[in-house]
Amino acid sequence: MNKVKVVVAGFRGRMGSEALRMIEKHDDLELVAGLDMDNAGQKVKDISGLPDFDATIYTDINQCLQDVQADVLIDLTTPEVGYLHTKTAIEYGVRPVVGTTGFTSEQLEELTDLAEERGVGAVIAPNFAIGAVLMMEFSKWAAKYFPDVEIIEKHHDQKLDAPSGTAVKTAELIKEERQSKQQGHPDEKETIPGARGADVDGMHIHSVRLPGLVAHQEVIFGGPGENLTIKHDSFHRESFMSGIKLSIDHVMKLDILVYGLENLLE
Ligand SMILES: NC(=O)C1=CN([C@@H]2O[C@H](COP(=O)(O)OP(=O)(O)OC[C@H]3O[C@@H](n4cnc5c(N)ncnc54)[C@H](O)[C@@H]3O)[C@@H](O)[C@H]2O)C=CC1
Ligand SMILES: O=C(O)C1=N[C@H](C(=O)O)C[C@H](O)C1
Repeated sequence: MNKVKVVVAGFRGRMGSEALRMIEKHDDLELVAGLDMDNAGQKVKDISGLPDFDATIYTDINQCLQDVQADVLIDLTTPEVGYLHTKTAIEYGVRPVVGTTGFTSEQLEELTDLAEERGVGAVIAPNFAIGAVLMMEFSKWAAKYFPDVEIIEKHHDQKLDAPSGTAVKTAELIKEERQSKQQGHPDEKETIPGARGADVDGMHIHSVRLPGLVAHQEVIFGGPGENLTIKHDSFHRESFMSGIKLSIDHVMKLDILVYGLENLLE
């Protein structure tokens, strides 16, 4: 069996370490390198608490992709680093599967163009949990009937970007269905700045950050005399792993960049 050779960037992090455990469970995947901030030259198995992989650790993506033969780069790092890693991987002809959130729309456009120009498959998904993808799709559908909507996303307090990539993607999907609309009272004023959250085309997004949370979102629709709430909770990072595996399987057959797991689901 030809195994898919995978590099995991951010392998020491909350998501990256879970991705290593996912790779360990799949016979068709092989970890060929780990990329993170330190321990260059050591082996992944030397780091306590991580699976027993013989793969070498790198801190520089160029060095890593020159040294190892890789098919796929999984990136689970930070917005700035994730963007650079994705761009570099495409330039080396290595297919990126990116969970890192916080990319700007300009960066997404640039990466999309680069992948197309080089004919390299790539997947960028703000949320790999199947339930979250369904929440976003159901929200898009509901927006057809309920144009008044507010998004509340709740995450652990170590998260760097706000609003979450999932909330931004949800708003983008709703925008495809809903006419631009300024919500609330036309004379509404914030007596404390930020009280009404972020404004995306008249929709409001509220970001909660607390210890104890993992990743949660409610999309609340309001109509005359009724409310509809569509809610998703990730209680464990294992929830994202089947989406990463699905993306690896698909990216091997792609020659363009796909943004959003919904575009890979049947
Ligand atoms: N798409 C999805 O389904 C999900 C996406 N995420 C996103 O994944 C990203 C990572 O999240 P967490 O694992 O919670 O963060 P984390 O902080 O636990 O892990 C980030 C890892 O990246 C490493 N890193 C930072 N700078 C680096 C550099 N210059 N070179 C190499 N490695 C570097 C850190 O050392 C750390 O190991 C975030 O952007 C988050 O929003 C998180 C959960 C689900
Ligand atoms: O940082 C996280 O934890 C998560 N990030 C992604 C996002 O920004 O939407 C996905 C999920 O919500 C967890």
